[in-house]
Order: sequence, then structure tokens, then C-alpha cells
Amino acid sequence: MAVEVALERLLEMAASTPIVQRERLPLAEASGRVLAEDLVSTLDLPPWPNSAMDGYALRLADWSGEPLVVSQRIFAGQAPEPLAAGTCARIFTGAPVPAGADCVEMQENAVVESDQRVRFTEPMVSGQNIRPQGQETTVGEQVLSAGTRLGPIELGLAASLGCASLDVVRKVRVAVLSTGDELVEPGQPLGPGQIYNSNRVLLCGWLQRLDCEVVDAGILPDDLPATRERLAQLSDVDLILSTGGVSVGEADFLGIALREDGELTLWKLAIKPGKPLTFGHYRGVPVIGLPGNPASTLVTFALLARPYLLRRQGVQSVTPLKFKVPAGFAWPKAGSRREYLRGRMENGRAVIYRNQSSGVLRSAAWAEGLVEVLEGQTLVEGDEVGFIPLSEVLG
Ligand SMILES: Nc1nc2c(c(=O)[nH]1)N[C@H]1C(S)=C(S)[C@@H](COP(=O)(O)OP(=O)(O)OC[C@H]3O[C@@H](n4cnc5c(N)ncnc54)[C@H](O)[C@@H]3O)O[C@H]1N2
Ligand code: MOO
Ligand SMILES: [Mg+2]
Repeated sequence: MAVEVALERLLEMAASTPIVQRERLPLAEASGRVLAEDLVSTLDLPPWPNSAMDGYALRLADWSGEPLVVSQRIFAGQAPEPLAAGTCARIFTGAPVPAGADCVEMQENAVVESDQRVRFTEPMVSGQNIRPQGQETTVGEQVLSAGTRLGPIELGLAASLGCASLDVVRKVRVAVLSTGDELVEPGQPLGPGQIYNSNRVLLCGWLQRLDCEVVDAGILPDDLPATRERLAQLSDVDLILSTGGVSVGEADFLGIALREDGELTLWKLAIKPGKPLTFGHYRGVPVIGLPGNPASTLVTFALLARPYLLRRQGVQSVTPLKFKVPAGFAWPKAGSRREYLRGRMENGRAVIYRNQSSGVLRSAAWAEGLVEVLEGQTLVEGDEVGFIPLSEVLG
């Protein structure tokens, strides 16, 4: 199955089981969460016309070339009197423009005469240096839509509208399951044939960045009854995310458990790394089985599981930005699967790590992005490839 067809199907399934429960959180706790309802302004912003400069407010019609008397001084945070006819007001940035004034001149273009009256040295136009009421937003306007991830900018915007708390989508609960008899957690001694479990910490940290609630479901031995039992125990999560055990080996049981005992919806994509990616359900709980090779885990999480999770959270825009860039490498042999090579930009061209084995996680630590080579494509240096910055998919 082509990657985009699989993604389309995953997103449809995610949209049919969105996380509908919501909770109200103070702004300080809402960082990283997804907005559950549109944010509508209850204010005009700014609430009144205010000065963009330190200088003088005046009524342009009062300026004949003769110096004007200063009738009041207005600081930010004050409520001014209406401007007395034939005068100007000293005003500072952010202070309300007094009724009657239609122009602010910056002090650099003003001269204070010996009698304290102010002469303006440059031509002025109506409205200059005044930030009008409601220039940013007006009462009733929608400023953020449901499904928006709340980062520092969105939270700042909500604060500027006076919101102290927001309705956000409940966290998606994800169980992370590492399968493999060979796996040992870091800190333990390695026995013969054993390797350290790197997928667990990779996925748990990544899921936290996506603001999921992570349930660490530990290491599962390569055993069919144990696989069934563990899957059945994880009935209270929104997603089971496992690694390994999805290929065709005699110790690969995750796919078998889904096929025999649950539902197997997707298996085998035209993607490299990541071919045996698996999606299904076990007793109603969605299961994504990522291939165990660390680079396969990374690529399939970035391109398939991440968008699925974002859509469950209600996020609309789920696919990462992809840039077209010239290749700084040749690719003479066309593959039948779409490849996502670990690469980086050097001198305006995409270059790739020397070893693209799906077992080499170091390739991704070196990389700044995933370089996309299409099915059947050969490349000479300078040909166009897709480049997805890792920063696009990590959060
Ligand atoms: N005859 C075939 N063999 C394989 C095929 C195939 O089409 N025909 N596909 C290959 C591809 S492609 C991939 S990818 C792997 C996927 O295998 P599994 O998902 O079944 O994963 P495992 O066999 O359990 O492990 C693969 C590899 O990854 C290491 N691993 C697993 N989990 C972890 C972990 N948590 N941390 C670090 N490393 C892990 C494991 O030791 C293996 O080396 O299948 C190919 N085979
Ligand atoms: O798909 Mo596998 O990830 O090629 O190594
Ligand atoms: Mg296997």
C-alpha cells in the first residue's frame, strides 16, 4: 500500500474516534494542549485608540504652523481628558489618545520653544501614529479555532484577550509496548544476544512532546499467549503503540495476535524504512505496530503514527511541511518503496548519512531532516527531492 493511501486511511479512522472529552485549564497549564472550542474575542483589541509613539497628540486642524500649548500629559494606564481646542497633549507609547485628537507626532519631529509651547517641524497626516481601537480584533471575532495546538504565541494571544483559562482536549492516553526477547533496559548488564531498548525512551519522550499521557507497558516477550494477554490488559488506553514483532519472522507475534484475535486493518506499506507497519484493533482498542528497527520506528512514527495521534486530538493540520530541495547525492538504483533517508542540508543541497540501515539510529541523530525519494525514482546530483525537517515532526 502506498504511504499516502495508508495515511489517508489512518486519518479517517482517527477522525471517527476523536477524543471528545475536554477539561478547562488555567493558561499556565494549557501549554501544549489542543484547544477544544473556538476562541472568540470578548474585547476590542486595543480597547481604545492609543499612541504608537512617544510624542504629542493634536487635532490636525488646530495646526497652522504656530506652536501649540501642552494642555495635559498622558501616560500608559491613564484615562485622558478630551483634548482642549487649540492645544496638544504630551503623550507616551501605549497611552490612550484623547478624544478630539486625530494625530500623534513623534517627539523627534517636535521642538519645545522657550515658552514651553511645541512647534512641529514635519508635515503630518490624520491618523498617523495612532493604533485604532479594534485594529487587532473586535468583539465577537474568532481568533483561534478548535483544534489549534496551544503554544506560547496562542497562549499570549488568549491572555491579551483576558482569558484566564481555556477548554482543551483531554490528553490522549498511549501505551508504549516494546516487544522483543532480546531487549534489556539501559542500566542492566547485557547478556549474550541482548541489546538495549532504545525505542521505548524514544517514543515515550516524543509522545510527551505531543502532550500525550504515556503509559509505559514495558517489554513484552516474543510469545503469542503473552502478547494476547498484554494487549487485553491495555483496555483503558486510547492507543497501544508497540514496536517490533510485525514482520514475518517466527518470533513476530503482534500482527498474528491482531489477525487472529482482533482486527488487522493495515499491514505492509511501500515505505523504507518501515515496511511492516501494522494498524488494527484489539478488543476495540486501536493498535499501531511500528517496525522494531530504530530508524523504522522513527520514520513510521513521524509520518504515520504522529499524524494519527494529532487527528485523534482534533488537530486539523497534521502533515509536516515538506520542502523541494536539490539533491547533493546520486541515487542510481530505483527502489519499489518510497524512501525516507536521514539527511541534512549542506550548501543548499540535501546530503544523506553514510549508513542508511534501518538499524542505525545514529543516522537520525546526525540528520536535520528526512529526505524523500519516490518509488521508482533515480537521481543525479541536482535533481529535486523532498525534505521534511525533523523539527517539523518532533513536536
Ligand atoms: N523475510 C523477511 N524478513 C524481514 C522483512 C521482510 O519483508 N521479509 N522485513 C524487514 C523489515 S523491512 C523490517 S523493518 C523488520 C521489522 O521487523 P519487526 O518489526 O518484526 O521487528 P523485530 O523483528 O522485532 O526487530 C527488528 C530489529 O529491531 C530491533 N529492535 C526491536 N525492538 C527494539 C527496541 N525496542 N530497541 C532497539 N532495537 C529494537 C531488533 O533487535 C531487530 O534487530 O523486519 C525485517 N525482516
Ligand atoms: O522497512 Mo525496514 O524498516 O526497511 O528496515
Ligand atoms: Mg521481526
